Amino acid sequence: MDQNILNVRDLHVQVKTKDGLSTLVQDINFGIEKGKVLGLVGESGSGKTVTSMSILQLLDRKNMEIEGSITLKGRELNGIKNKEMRGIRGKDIAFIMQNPMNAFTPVFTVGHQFVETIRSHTSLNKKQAKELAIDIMEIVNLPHPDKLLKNYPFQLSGGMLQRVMIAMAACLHPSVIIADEPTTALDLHNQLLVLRLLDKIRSKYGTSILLISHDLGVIAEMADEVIVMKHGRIVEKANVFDLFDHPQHEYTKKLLNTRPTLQVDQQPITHML
Ligand SMILES: Nc1ncnc2c1ncn2[C@@H]1O[C@H](COP(=O)(O)OP(=O)(O)OP(=O)(O)O)[C@@H](O)[C@H]1O
Repeated sequence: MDQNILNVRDLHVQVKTKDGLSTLVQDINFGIEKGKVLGLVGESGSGKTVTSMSILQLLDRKNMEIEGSITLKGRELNGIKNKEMRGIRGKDIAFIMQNPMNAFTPVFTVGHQFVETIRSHTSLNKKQAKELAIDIMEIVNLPHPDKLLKNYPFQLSGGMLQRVMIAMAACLHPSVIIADEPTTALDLHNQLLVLRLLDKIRSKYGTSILLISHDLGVIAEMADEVIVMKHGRIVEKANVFDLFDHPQHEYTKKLLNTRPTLQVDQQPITHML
């Protein structure tokens, strides 16, 4: 357990309703080791987002009760003050969402937002922050970073914007990236680019990744370990090979019967980067 960068223990989230508390997720236990990818799968409404929002401490505490322990490098996050969590989010735990457009404000250039994100977590000045932004974009093979940064979000394709967002997430070398359906809104070509990018960040910086996806093709390609959720509980937890070769739970077997949408071995990815 000590090798884990992130640990979730006995997470139980309930929402307040007029009839009392209603459970959204319970008995959630898992950990992620440094540089590993943990896949989180399950049908819609199974509790994947509630779990990731709990880790990020983004659930509405007024209407939710969040019990259990969430530790990042040994530090308890559950119940931490908002101000402290703001210092951790984006820097030590980064979040990549499904629709990159939502992560950017339309009225500022991508570069402005990239630089401000860096500056909010570091003491770098504008010029240094821009240099760091360009460095990371070059490392992750984004073309013409200088030009890219001058664009407004709407001027970039969804795939390009997602890759910029991942570069932003990676530039402060977070210990953990939570990627919630990062490829769902993208075409196949961009899905592959985004997955390769995440993998590059994982291997280069030793970032641990919690990868939420309903797409088992994505999970098969990326994950080391997989958690399967159903109705707010973990029904199966296994090494990715075991899960695909010997699924134990009936629900997992059912999930596996839905065909993976991603056939990466047919695509020479190196040609795309
Ligand atoms: N703020 C909330 N208030 C009440 N119920 C909620 C709230 N957020 C989520 N839920 C409920 O919690 C359950 C788990 O939702 P969650 O969004 O975590 O599922 P998911 O597995 O991420 O689904 P999807 O794949 O569709 O995103 C669902 O029944 C959902 O309706």
